[in-house]
Amino acid sequence: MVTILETELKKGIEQAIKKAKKSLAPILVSEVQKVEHIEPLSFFSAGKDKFYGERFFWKDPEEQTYLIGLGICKQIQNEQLSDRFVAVEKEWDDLIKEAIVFNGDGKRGTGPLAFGGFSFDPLKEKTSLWSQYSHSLFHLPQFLLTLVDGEAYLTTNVVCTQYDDMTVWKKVFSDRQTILSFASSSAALEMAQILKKEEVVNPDEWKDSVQKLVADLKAGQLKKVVLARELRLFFKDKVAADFVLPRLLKEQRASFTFALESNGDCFIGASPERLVKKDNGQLFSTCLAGSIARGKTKEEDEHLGETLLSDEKNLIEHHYVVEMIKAAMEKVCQQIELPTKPTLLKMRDIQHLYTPIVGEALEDSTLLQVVDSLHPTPALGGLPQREAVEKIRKIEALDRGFYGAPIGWLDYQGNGEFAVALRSALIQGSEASLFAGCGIVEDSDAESEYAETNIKFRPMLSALGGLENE
Ligand SMILES: C=C(O[C@@H]1C=C(C(=O)O)C=C[C@H]1O)C(=O)O
Ligand SMILES: [Mg+2]
Repeated sequence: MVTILETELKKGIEQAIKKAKKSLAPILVSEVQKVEHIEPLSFFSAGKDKFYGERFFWKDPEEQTYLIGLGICKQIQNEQLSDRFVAVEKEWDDLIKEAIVFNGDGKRGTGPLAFGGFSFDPLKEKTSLWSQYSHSLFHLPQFLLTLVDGEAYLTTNVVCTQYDDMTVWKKVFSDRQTILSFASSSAALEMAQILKKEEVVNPDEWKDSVQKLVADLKAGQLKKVVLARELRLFFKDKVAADFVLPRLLKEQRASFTFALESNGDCFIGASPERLVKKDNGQLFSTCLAGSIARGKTKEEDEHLGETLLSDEKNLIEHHYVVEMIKAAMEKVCQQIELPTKPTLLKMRDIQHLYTPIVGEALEDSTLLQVVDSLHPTPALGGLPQREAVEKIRKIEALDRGFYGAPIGWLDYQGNGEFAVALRSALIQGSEASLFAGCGIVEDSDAESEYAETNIKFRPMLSALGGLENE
């Protein structure tokens, strides 16, 4: 059992209430404590009853950073059609500016931290599918477990207003004790859901739209457009992220694993694609596009890899992404580094062409500004960017919601990381929608692109128990 002996939180809450009475604005208090190791999944599931619908989970591919949030201390959300990245950053900065923070070690990913994401395209009409998610949605958790550099930290956040008194402290203290005792007793849960039915949503229409798009690409200015589709699953009972996360973590180790609950729904996935990471002055981004299946034997796998590395159509698909990310990174960096040729990134179900980009950030470029300048890259949008997004808005039947968009975190020191929310699903009670798309270029063939999306469904399908009989 993890016990916390000394706590400055009480003092912080007293100060914050005083400050709030003076300024008439809410004041955040954040206390970080180094704790003994806590299993990330145990912590997540410790909030299953008390904080259901108010949890998030994040793990990076290097398995260096785990972030698990329980409870919503403060929500930053908006339905803005433009300037939404700036708006979130401003609201976050305003909260942080006045915050009272106790954080001895000051490790990245500890202390005040907002986790969340954005919709792919706020100008696309929202359907009931995504009614539980605002176009921009971030949570500052009440309790945050951070595993970083092999150490565990627990952050407790409280927002105090002028109307609060010290009962706030009593409540937070007792909630924290409860969570810590649950976290040390709850074991990771095994999958329990039974899949009843899979519905491929409008497959023929999707193939038709690919064919028509190819004709447009041949005739016009557009070079690449990413088209996505949906697979709807029906289960016997309600599905909880608690059952899905253990499978994702085991099966998709080289991915970002994420889950974001909102109003009863849960957006969850295991993405291989980094949009951007900011670590002090350094920026990291990834160009990922061009795909082929994994082989059944080592020889077949290597052969497929070699085929991908020299395939004209996939190299073009990839090149468009490099071209755009390189240009965007050059604008926010003093200098950038990138290899001249892509290599292979091999995931459990698929292999991709991969080009990492690293840069020295310009002093005044913030994480969300960089997200703004990158999203959507041609890995999910297309080229030219604006025209491609307009095309998707017009011809794609799917409401992408958070699929294909930035998901991740930012802390109070300007660090953070965003993945592109791929290989993902939206869980809604006993149903789930899975999403997958493909980069369509002049040389695309509708049947092969369709097959490629089927491979991209596999990570989530497997984690949800849909590949059990293969
Ligand atoms: C659109 C997806 O993936 C993207 C498209 C790829 C492609 O078309 O080759 C490869 C990686 C991703 O950038 C998806 O997984 O849904
Ligand atoms: Mg492709």
